[in-house]
Amino acid sequence: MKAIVPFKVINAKSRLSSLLTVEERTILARLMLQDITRTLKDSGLKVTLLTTMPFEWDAEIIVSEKDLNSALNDFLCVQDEPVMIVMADVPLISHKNVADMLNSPAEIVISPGRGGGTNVQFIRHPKKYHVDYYGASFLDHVRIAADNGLSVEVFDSFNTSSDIDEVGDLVELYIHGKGDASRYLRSITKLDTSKGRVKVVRGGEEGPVTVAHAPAKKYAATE
Ligand SMILES: Nc1nc2c(ncn2[C@@H]2O[C@H](COP(=O)(O)OP(=O)(O)OP(=O)(O)O)[C@@H](O)[C@H]2O)c(=O)[nH]1
Ligand SMILES: C[C@H](OP(=O)(O)O)C(=O)O
Repeated sequence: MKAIVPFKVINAKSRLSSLLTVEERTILARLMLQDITRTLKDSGLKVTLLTTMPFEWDAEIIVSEKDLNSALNDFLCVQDEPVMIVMADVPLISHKNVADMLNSPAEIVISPGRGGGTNVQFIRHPKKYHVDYYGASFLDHVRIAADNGLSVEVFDSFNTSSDIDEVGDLVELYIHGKGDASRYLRSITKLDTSKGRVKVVRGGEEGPVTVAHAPAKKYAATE
C-alpha cells in the first residue's frame, strides 16, 4: 500500500517565522518529515515524497512544479491501489493511527486539521476521487466524496488533527511529541506557562539533535 507525502522544500513552514529562523524552520520541517516517513514505513507503507524540486530522501521522489492539487491529482489518477496522503506537518501521527485508518471500512477516511484543513486522507479507489487542498478543504473533500458516491469516515484523533502551521500549534509538538522533531523543538525553545494558554517561546532545554539528511542551509530560502 502507498503513502504519498507532499513536501515544500524551500521556505517550508513560513508561518512559523515569527518564532523560528529560516534555518530552524527548515530543520524542523525536515525532522517532522523524518518522523512521519519512519512511522509510515514501519506501518508497512511504501512512501513517496511529492516535492517541488529534486530532493534527497530515503523514499521514492516525485518532483512536480505544478500546484499541490494538480500534482496530487496527477498521481491519484494513475493509481490502481489504495493511497494514503499524509501532510508533512502532522508529526504526531502514530502506527495505531495509520492502522486504524487502513482498517476503516469507508472508501475515504479523512482526518481533519484545525481551521478547516485536511491532514491525512486514506483513499481506497484513487481513480474515483480527487483532492482540493487549501481553504476549507475538509468540507471540500467530504463533498467530493459524496459527489462521487463514496462513503466517508471522519477520523477522530488528537494526533492526526494536530498539524503544525502556526506558532500556537507548536505547543502540541513540544508536549506530546516523541520523535526527533519534538526533541529538536525542545532544544531551541521552552514552554511559557506563566499565564493564560501555554506557549512555546525562545530558549531551549535539551542538547542539539542531528538531522539525518543534507544540510538545512542548502534548502533554506533567504529571508
Ligand atoms: N509538492 C508540494 N507540496 C506542498 C506545496 N505547498 C505545500 N506543500 C506541502 O503540503 C503540506 C501542507 O502545506 P502547508 O501546511 O501550507 O505547509 P507549508 O507550505 O510548508 O507552510 P507555510 O509556508 O506556512 O504555508 C505540507 O506537507 C507542505 O510541505 C507545493 O506547492 N507542492
Ligand atoms: C493544505 C492545507 O493545509 P493547512 O494550511 O490548512 O494546514 C489544507 O489542509 O487544505
